[in-house]
Amino acid sequence: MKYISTRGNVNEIGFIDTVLMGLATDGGLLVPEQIPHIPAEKLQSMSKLSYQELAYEIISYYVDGEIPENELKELINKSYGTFRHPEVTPVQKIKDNMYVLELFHGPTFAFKDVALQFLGNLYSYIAKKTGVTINILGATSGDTGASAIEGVRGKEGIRICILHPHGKVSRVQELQMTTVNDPTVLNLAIEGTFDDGQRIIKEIFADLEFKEKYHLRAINSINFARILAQTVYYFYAYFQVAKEQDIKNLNFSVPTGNFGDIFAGYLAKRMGLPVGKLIVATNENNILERFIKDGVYQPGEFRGTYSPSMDIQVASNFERYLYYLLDENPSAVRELMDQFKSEGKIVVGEELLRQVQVDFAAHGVRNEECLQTIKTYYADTNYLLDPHTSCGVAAYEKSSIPNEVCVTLSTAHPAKFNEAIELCNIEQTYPEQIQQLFDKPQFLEVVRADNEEIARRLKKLFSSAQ
Ligand SMILES: Cc1ncc(COP(=O)(O)O)c(C=O)c1O
Ligand SMILES: N[C@@H](CCOP(=O)(O)O)C(=O)O
Repeated sequence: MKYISTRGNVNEIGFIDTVLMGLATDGGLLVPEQIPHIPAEKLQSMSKLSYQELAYEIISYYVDGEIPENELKELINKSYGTFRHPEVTPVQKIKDNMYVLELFHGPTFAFKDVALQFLGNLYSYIAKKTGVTINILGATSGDTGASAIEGVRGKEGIRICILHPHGKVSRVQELQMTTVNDPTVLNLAIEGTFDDGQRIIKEIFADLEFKEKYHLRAINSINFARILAQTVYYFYAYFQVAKEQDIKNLNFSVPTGNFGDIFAGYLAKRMGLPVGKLIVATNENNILERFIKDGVYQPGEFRGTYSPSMDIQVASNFERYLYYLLDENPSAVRELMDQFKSEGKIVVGEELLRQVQVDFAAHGVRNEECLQTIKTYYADTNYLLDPHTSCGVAAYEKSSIPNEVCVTLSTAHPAKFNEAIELCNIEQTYPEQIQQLFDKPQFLEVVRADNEEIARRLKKLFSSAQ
């Protein structure tokens, strides 16, 4: 299996080089040259596997022998051994035709752990095997940061710097990231939004001399390994629901911000999983909803919402989807991305828009609708949704398929977002792992959203001895 850039200017590379490169050196995103197709009989045989066994099967298509079988299995088992649920990502039936896929049983109570426990172990494995230095630079709207730190902390030869938008993450998210007292971990709270952080890290990665000199690696979903590990749970959910009821195609509603999680579902579909509609559930930052409805991709005004992790305007993985929408034509992608840079928007014609609407449905959930959905589900089913999952459920309810079977991805535990839960007049008890954070000192530096300022701090962190 070889990997190429969506913009076409990177020579084919293998899996491990793809993980290490993160953002493609031509500014694009790395994708497999050819998506493997899993035949129906093989899918049938996969349906009885445990989560770990299934992860091994799916991930091996992409690793393609670069990691020996026993070592890859060990990596996977170690990554999911930290989850609190034996099924790793269990599926719960909430009501007729409606399931949630609980992705929050990992160490930091968000879906990011599914991929970042794996990526943390993978980086550690690569560092040991090849001796390369792993200096991680990432941006977060709240969940990726904590999960990435948890995935790599204490691992020899790895240092990490995370940018988060100061004052725009939940209290628990901030504590999870900033109570880690470790000289290899640097939390920078930037005066700006997540989009500022994501833009800065992409610009720093684009300085190839700096990237190489300081061995910068990515943990955001620009790294293909993130998408790959997230693909597994779509398969797992399909097989669990198929055990309960007869389904042909299964729909998924996905709380969406950076378009990584839903792109993993799109990839699963292209691999042969019988996926029906993929519902893009956004909050009031609804650039993706507008694109799917009108074919215009143009950032709007930033809104602070009850689902802060999805307060994102420019969705990183949108470029990966564009690549497939444009028939895997890198020059067409380059042209549109250049247009986005110069004009601030991308517009697709009617024919492409029809294809987009075959692949996706979309709904942008208003703040009040998000809270109301939490209240209604709690009252009717006694199930407490976190505000991101609530957007997913609300989008499913609004979609044209309320009578078809749908799985909503439950991307976080409600304890991470008590600000919203309190507004619903619901009292919750924090899990012990979260409760104990409130007594710890915090370690963070507030900085301007400025490339040079951040590069200066990176140099200091990444030049220090471990
Ligand atoms: C809790 C939660 N839900 C949903 C999302 C959106 O996922 P994605 O950015 O992959 O679209 C995020 C952040 O990415 C998140 O942290
Ligand atoms: N919601 C994310 C934003 C970053 O997304 P990623 O999937 O690209 O890491 C977060 O919680 O940080």
